[in-house]
Amino acid sequence: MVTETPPETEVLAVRASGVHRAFGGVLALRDASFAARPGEIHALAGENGAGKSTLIKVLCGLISADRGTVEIFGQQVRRVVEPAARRRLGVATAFQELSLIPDLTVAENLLLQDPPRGRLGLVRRGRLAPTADAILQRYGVDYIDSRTTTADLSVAQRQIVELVRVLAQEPRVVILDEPTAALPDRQVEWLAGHMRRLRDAGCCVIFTSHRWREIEQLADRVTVFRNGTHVATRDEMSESEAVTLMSGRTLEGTYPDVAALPVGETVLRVDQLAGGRLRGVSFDLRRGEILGVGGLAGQGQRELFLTLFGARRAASGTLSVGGTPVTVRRPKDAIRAGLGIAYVPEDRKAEGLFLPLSIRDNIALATLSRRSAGGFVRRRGERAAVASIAEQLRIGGGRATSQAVATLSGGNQQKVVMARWLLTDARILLLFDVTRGVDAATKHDMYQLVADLAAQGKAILFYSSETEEIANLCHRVLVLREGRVSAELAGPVGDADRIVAASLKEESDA
Ligand SMILES: Nc1ncnc2c1ncn2[C@@H]1O[C@H](COP(=O)(O)OP(=O)(O)OP(=O)(O)O)[C@@H](O)[C@H]1O
Repeated sequence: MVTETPPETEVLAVRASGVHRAFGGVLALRDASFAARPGEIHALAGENGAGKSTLIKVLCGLISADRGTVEIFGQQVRRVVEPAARRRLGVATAFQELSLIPDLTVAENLLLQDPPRGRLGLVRRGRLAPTADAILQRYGVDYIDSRTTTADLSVAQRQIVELVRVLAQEPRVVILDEPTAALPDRQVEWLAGHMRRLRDAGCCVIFTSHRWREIEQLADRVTVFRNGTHVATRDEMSESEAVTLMSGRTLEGTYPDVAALPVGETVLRVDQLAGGRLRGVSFDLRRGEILGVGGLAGQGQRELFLTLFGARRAASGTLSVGGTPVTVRRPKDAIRAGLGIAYVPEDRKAEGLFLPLSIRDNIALATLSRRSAGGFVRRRGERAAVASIAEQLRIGGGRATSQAVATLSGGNQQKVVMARWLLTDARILLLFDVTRGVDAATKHDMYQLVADLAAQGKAILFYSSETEEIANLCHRVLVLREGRVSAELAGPVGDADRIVAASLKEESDA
């Protein structure tokens, strides 16, 4: 059923119409409309740069619209609204860039806007931690100590605190921008439970995600945006329909035919690698092979990639590349040995990118030393290579690569991280969660790109927080459990549940 324009009489939690919003020369929203009801979970879907985050910021009054109207339960949001006024409106928002202040404690961040006060209205500092503890307990996250300095939490824990801060306001409208991007599966379930509870209590819950599975499982209705404008709102939508609506393209077969790609001789041999969570990992990676690393979250996958790349020290174990033993103590050693890593940091906004620099300079960073001739960077060759990879990954929808990375949407910034390492001439590519936060059509392009790189003879080690990708894009899958390889599955595995089942099996049965 298509419900493009809600009847004027319907009580709506959120109604936006004719909204325009430009940033410099970029029109982020053009004549955009959106409506959501009380008592529903409403997903906002769209490609990277479609305008979702901008719409969210306009809806909650963080930025103003250049034109158009926004109403929350019939009340107009006219311009930028102070946090306290936003609370009075009944809107609470968790943004993609976390809004917590790193130097404050968890308790201070949770209660910043509404600290416990005594009879004279003075803040009772002594009550901060106990009040925050009670809130954390109410949301089932008593494993986080409210006295901890926020900077000392992991990115996932910070995201959980941010979400608790939003949920605890008990708003009428909750808006969550990519809330699951930094969360492990277990916490995704935790969040889903709270979203449903709020919905059942009559709250309007709006969220964005690039994972269709989540949208399918959680959302009562979906709105698709494309190029800053509303395309459709429906209560039933298939994934392929959604992709077509989002991208304007029809994608054929999600995954390339990996089984048809030939695999050659061993290029990388890893023997008894240990250190941190790793407790003796051994495997061979072959030329032209895409080797998946699966397993439950936190079994040492991240450490494995970082150790291979020299960003973490191994306590013991050996590596050889092309039959020659190599010592990798720093990333420089790894690059020299022919290993390149496309690693998407947990907090992509804080690590890995130089926001004020151009797209081109950020992509060219990893190749800079290689391209320098007599101290000069060979700009012309670099420009052509960068332009080609930027086009292949459709970075910024064809925007000039001279623009600052800061002006790109979150997903497009992530593509810059990936492009950087694809440009190096590494024989071995370590791809760690490269599709996180990336839209469906671009994911599709990335799968093809990974298959093309394998066909060119690169050896690829592949990890993704979406197990389905490991199941479908890999020749073989290593299952990591407690820092060891506990099973090996021949691929393409096809069904992600088989990897999950192998991850849960006792080592003796595997
Ligand atoms: N502060 C800014 N300066 C310049 N351009 C901006 C700014 N914020 C957003 N834009 C541009 O506005 C457009 C919409 O961006 P927005 O962040 O709303 O997209 P999105 O749909 O949330 O994308 P993603 O899924 O990647 O997070 C993009 O082209 C983006 O580059």
